[in-house]
Amino acid sequence: MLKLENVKKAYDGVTILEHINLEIEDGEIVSILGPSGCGKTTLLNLILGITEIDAGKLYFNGEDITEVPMEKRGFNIVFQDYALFPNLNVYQNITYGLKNRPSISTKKEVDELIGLLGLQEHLKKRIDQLSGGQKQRVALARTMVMKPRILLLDEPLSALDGVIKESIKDRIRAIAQEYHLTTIIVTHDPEEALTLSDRVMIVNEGAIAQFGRPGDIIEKPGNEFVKKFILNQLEIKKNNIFALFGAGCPNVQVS
Ligand SMILES: Nc1ncnc2c1ncn2[C@@H]1O[C@H](COP(=O)(O)OP(=O)(O)OP(=O)(O)O)[C@@H](O)[C@H]1O
Repeated sequence: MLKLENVKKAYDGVTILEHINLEIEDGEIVSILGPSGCGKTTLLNLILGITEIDAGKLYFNGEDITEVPMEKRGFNIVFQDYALFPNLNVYQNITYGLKNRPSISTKKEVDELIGLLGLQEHLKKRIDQLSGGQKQRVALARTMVMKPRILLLDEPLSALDGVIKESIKDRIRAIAQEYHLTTIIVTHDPEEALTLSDRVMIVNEGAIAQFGRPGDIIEKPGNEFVKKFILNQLEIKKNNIFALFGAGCPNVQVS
């Protein structure tokens, strides 16, 4: 279990996050959702260990990791731009981290992961020969071969659309389930958060506005901000769909 206790972060005297208290269970998929600038990425970076916290404590499986440096936490992140190596092929990208630490994953485990992510026929391709969804799958595989104790994803679906987005959602769910891996996802898109996660944490102005199951958030928004943020965003999407297909389209389900 990952636990944050009264975490605070300020930049240049300006408080970005305050009174952050939360517990995330093993194997849970949690989305951090909120408007631009509310502190989502800062929260992800604090958990990862890239950014130091100013006050409070972080625990992982009961161990105080507040002072543990990033490389020793064993949490891995997939960045928004995937950060793949253009000069290496797909297989070389996936196995890059194993060069210095070959004992982490066996060949069989790497092959299983490649199969789970449907990358078998792309292994010899260069990165610039891949689609956005394929790049995202390579980035996921490269991170997963290092057996992270927590998987952090920064806007994993924002560069993708339609069917590809749904397929990546399925892969993320499959990975979390197969490896019983705690997965924390930053997104600004309520639809993404509500359809992908076990629980959604809505952040507003540096504080947790609500943290709950998607159904509970939709049915019982904890306050006016949550209600407006979720419902407005979903309404905008619904209106866009109606504008494209007409209000007569009977099967449109946004949530
Ligand atoms: N290294 C930094 N130095 C100073 N201020 C920072 C730094 N990193 C982030 N901030 C500020 O902290 C606030 C929260 O930023 P953060 O990137 O966490 O927001 P976000 O919710 O992820 O936004 P977005 O959805 O636009 O990426 C912003 O006002 C930002 O300008």
